[in-house]
Amino acid sequence: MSSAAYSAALFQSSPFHLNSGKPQGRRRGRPNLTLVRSSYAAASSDSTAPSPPTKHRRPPDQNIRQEAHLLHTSSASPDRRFSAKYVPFNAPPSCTESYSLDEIVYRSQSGGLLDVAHDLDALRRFDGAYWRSLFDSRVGHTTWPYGSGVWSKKEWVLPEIDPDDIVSAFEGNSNLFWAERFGKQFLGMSDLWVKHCGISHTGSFKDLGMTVLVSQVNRLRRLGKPVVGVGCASTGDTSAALSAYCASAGIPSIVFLPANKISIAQLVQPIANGAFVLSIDTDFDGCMQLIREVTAELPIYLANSLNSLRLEGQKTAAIEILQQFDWEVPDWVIVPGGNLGNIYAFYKGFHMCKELGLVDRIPRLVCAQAANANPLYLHYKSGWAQFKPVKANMTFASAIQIGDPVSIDRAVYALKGSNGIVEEATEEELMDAMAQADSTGMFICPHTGVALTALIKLRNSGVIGPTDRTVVVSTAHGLKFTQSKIDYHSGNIADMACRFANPPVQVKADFGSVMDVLKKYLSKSS
Ligand SMILES: Cc1ncc(COP(=O)(O)O)c(C=O)c1O
Ligand SMILES: N[C@@H](CCOP(=O)(O)O)C(=O)O
Repeated sequence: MSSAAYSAALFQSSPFHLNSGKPQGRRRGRPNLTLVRSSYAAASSDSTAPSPPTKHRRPPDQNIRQEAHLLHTSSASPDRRFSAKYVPFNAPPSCTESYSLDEIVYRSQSGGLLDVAHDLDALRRFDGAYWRSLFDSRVGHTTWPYGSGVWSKKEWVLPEIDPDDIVSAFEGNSNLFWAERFGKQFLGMSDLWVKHCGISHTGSFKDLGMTVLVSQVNRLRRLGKPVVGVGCASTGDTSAALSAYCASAGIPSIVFLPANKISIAQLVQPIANGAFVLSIDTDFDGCMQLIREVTAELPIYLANSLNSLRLEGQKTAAIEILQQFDWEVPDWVIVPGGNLGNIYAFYKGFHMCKELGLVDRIPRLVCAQAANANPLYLHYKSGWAQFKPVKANMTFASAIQIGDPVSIDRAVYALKGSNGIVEEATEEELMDAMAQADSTGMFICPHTGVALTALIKLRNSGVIGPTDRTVVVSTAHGLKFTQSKIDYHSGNIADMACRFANPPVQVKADFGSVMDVLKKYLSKSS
């Protein structure tokens, strides 16, 4: 095939050539994967569509970025029709303050939070069925950058970025696990799901936001902006994601970690990825304060979720949940909360889908906090009276040991806008919930244990009904938090019954001893 013919075939295989498609049927139960249409399947319903270019081999002088370049430099590329900018968060319609995404700005003139505002009028020129079909068509392909669950929604994330600038590990598209046994056995629920955002490149949902932030930094550096590195304060997951994406792009990363307050698995991640790691004798809130001061002085770009770019990536997890249910809206989504960017990201993703006609409602959101670090919970219980930060105490859910969350205003907005609820979990509750979930085949982190505790409480009080479709967001991989599981299963935690502990049995290395313990075990379980 000549290079021109090859380019033409590539361009014709672009999802932008699809029909807008019809809404999928509304069903309950397991999502029907056969209904997740590939671009080729969708294109085949169009009699003018070219035959699928599945047989070609990439010419040796091209890679998937270069292919994307061919697609996107075409004048027909629709990305040019869409745009986004920073605006003050929750500003009145009369407010005219705004900033280009190519500016380095984290706060509004009044010191408030920023938000990324998309040109919704431009996006609205395409109906909900078009967007559903377009997003569905990109699942399961390696077309750069759409193989990523984040960048498969590029027009809604960073519409103007050149695909060449994107730094992606094809994050997202995470498993939506039907928690059949956990739901039935412990809660009498049939339609319970766990969105495994932690089964990801660096083992947490932070990858979704970091691919966007580091891609934009890559662009800023190419534009000659003064960014010598990217920095964050972290309880372990933001630093892991930042260092991995920066290492992939060859950008220096600097991470501030509270000394002795994160797991070993998390500590080793930025070390391995070549970040400049500062272990600081304070807590996360102290590190956050320091990184804000440092990034105001030095040309280090701030990567925490105070930076609203991050939330553009994280919001795609909400869109993905709808997509995985064939655009049927669940009744509840439960998210563990710490610095509180993610609960707003979920709200924003759901809300955009409603605004742009992909769905007709949004789920009720629940934010779950550890009782040892519960400023949002206390604020909610006070009827949203004056917000007071707290001193966050040690918790097994160490990634949410945060007392002064930067996104408190965003979280309150999301919860009010979704008729939401805030719940809390004691250490014993969250560890029991984690162990129970693990005993049904999951291997979750303690933060997911916090979210499951919220579910258990709301189910027991009847707020969540037995047939309500409910999604619990699992935010990190359990393998990052093995020490907490070892402590629990050894029954080694002060003042905790560890009711579901399953310690290994020490047995002598002879047939008789092994038979004795096996017979005892089998007689108990029969
Ligand atoms: C594993 C895990 N779960 C939940 C959270 C809470 O997310 P957010 O800070 O956006 O509330 C974090 C980070 O804070 C985290 O690392
Ligand atoms: N859990 C987070 C805390 C920082 O949150 P961020 O979303 O503001 O970066 C972490 O892993 O560091």
